Amino acid sequence: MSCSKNRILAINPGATSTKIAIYEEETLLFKKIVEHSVKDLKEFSSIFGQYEYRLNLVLEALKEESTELNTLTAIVGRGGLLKPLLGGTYGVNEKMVDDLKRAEQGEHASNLGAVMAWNLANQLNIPAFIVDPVSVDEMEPVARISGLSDLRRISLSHALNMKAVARKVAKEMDKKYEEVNFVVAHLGTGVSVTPHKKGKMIDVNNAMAEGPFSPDRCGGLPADQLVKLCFSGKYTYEELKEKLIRKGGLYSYFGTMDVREVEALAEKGNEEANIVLDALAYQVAKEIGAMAAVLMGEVDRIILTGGIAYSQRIVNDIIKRVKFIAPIEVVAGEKELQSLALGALRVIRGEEEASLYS
Ligand SMILES: Nc1ncnc2c1ncn2[C@@H]1O[C@H](COP(=O)(O)OP(=O)(O)O)[C@@H](O)[C@H]1O
Ligand SMILES: CCCC(=O)OP(=O)(O)O
Repeated sequence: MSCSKNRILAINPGATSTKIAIYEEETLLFKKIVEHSVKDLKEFSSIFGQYEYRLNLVLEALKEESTELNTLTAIVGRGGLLKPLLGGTYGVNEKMVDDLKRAEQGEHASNLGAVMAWNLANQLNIPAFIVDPVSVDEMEPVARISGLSDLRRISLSHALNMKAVARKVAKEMDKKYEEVNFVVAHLGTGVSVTPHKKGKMIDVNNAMAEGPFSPDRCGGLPADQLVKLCFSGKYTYEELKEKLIRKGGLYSYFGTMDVREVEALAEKGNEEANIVLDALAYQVAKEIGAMAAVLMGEVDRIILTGGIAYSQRIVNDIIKRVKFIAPIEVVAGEKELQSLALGALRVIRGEEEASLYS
């Protein structure tokens, strides 16, 4: 069956959920968020091990909605840990799928987005895209220097949502994204804090390795103690990596990645929960201050976004520390599915050319 209007399936695999939506042009027809508990994902030793499990959930959700796949014009997935790329829409190709399967740049749930889109789109003979992948890299040369000649800083972030909310806030100011300077903090399962200078993310704490801790990640750690831990014989390489990335942050203190559960503990008088939540807000505020310095204090807005931006406690704690810098906008949650669909639509309509991943 053919459909005269463009219909886009957007797939966003995140650390704790798989989100899908169908858009007919700009209109949302259907959206479903499948949450994955730590227990659900425990049996999989790698992100790619989760492929069939997550794909079946996507297909079941589409079936429940009686979606006829042959009415789709294109499929767009969240781009994963690819090579460093400029922002924009990319056509998925075999090279991209191979790089993601080999987890060349590391493991993250978003690595599944392009592969799901590619496999489904091939069956339907329609194009597959990704938009603003987590490896968008617009850092200035000075931001790449780590302080150790063996290592260089890299850009891994929630680029898709941060650019989408930055565009939204700029529009509300009657400006273009390319005309303003923002510090955007995405507070999700991972945390990214980024200075956006006239439409480019010129620095970022690598959300897999630096900056504030997050619900499941440790962020920057005292390097000397970490080196000792690595050589203590206590953990294998794989165990330690998991400890830093999937079992770090709030999880390492409380065995949960859910901020609401930690808030409930704090409300019951748990002292550790109180101080760790305070520390989360404190570290985010500190990173916002650092990124304001990157912009030499010329900050038009600070934007707080992501799931944790629903937390009044954390948002208020951050605001009290950074309100001296610039006015603050809170855009809680994320606009990733919509941004994916719009990115695909721009290419299908010929408003933008899809970039080639090579
Ligand atoms: N109403 C809320 N109050 C506090 N924290 C919340 C709320 N809703 C979601 N969160 C937290 O947001 C985090 C997930 O954010 P989200 O942006 O959905 O993550 P992801 O990066 O996985 O897409 C979780 O730690 C969750 O507990
Ligand atoms: C790799 C950056 C993106 C990220 O951390 O996403 P989640 O918060 O969904 O894990």
